[in-house]
Amino acid sequence: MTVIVPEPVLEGSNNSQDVENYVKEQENDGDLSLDGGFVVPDSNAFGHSFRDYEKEGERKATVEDFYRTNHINQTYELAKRKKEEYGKLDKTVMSIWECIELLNEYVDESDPDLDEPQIQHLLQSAEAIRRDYPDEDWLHLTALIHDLGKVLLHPSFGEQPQWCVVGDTFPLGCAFDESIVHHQYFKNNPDYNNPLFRTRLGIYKENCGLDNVTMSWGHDEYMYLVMKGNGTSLPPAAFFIVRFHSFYPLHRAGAYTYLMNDEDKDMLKWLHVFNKYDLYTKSKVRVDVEEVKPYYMSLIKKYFPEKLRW
Ligand SMILES: O[C@H]1[C@H](O)[C@@H](O)[C@H](O)[C@@H](O)[C@H]1O
Ligand SMILES: [Fe+2]
Ligand SMILES: [Fe+2]
Repeated sequence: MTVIVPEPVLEGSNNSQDVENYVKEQENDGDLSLDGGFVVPDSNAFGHSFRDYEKEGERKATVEDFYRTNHINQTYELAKRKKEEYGKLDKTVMSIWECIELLNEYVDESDPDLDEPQIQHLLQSAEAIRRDYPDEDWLHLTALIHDLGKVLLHPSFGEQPQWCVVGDTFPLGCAFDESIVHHQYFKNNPDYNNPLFRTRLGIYKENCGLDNVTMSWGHDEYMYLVMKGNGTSLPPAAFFIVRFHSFYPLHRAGAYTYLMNDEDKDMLKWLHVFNKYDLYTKSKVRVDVEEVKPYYMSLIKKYFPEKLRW
């Protein structure tokens, strides 16, 4: 089967040398075992290309308004504070499946490609990855849980606003790359004019490793903290996927590669695999929850404790 993988978008990155190296590495990385045979559809449920943030349509205004608020409010200080607060995992105790069911009531305002409840997105991506990688059960479960951090929208988490939970993520403490969606709205972010944060590296060192980078706060980092704090037996690649799946400026546009260390570079291939299923399985075709539930319950049992602290 032919796999059509989208070309990385290269315009607007801060350092063209890094981007060139990045592309070379991708081209040399011809590991066929990572090719699951997934065929990328031409258009989304609204008949547009995926991730077209400029296209006029029913979701454009909502999504743009989301990014305006997100870009103004996501500061280095805020991200540090939220990580500290939510890292305590003292808000509630529940199972993975209970959390999945809570997501039934939320639609993601940052998403131009989907207006279905989030539980459908989780099952759509998990079922597709299960078809193409039948033996990698950890990957099926990773897809199922990757967006569970969106539970921050729920009243038991203080009903966090969408700008503080969803959307693409980006590093804080260094310059905002132009490849970030609706980059223009950063002008009103207090960090934008902070001399410490304005440069390519900002407060970071070359190749310091993504683990040392403060990302904008949202569902990725939160779910990573939940996994870490509750002792799952999922492999390191699952942690990396969950933590950085919204970091499109890196995995799609090739920006900020100079913050990665060797371990990150190695892990990046899993993000590329996962991203196809995360993005291109968004559709109006619903998965029957009750039908697939027993399979996923068995995976949850294998990799997670029965109750988790959130
Ligand atoms: O709109 C989407 C959505 O919020 C996803 O869950 C997130 O991972 C993406 O990066 C974002 O663009
Ligand atoms: Fe996500
Ligand atoms: Fe997702």
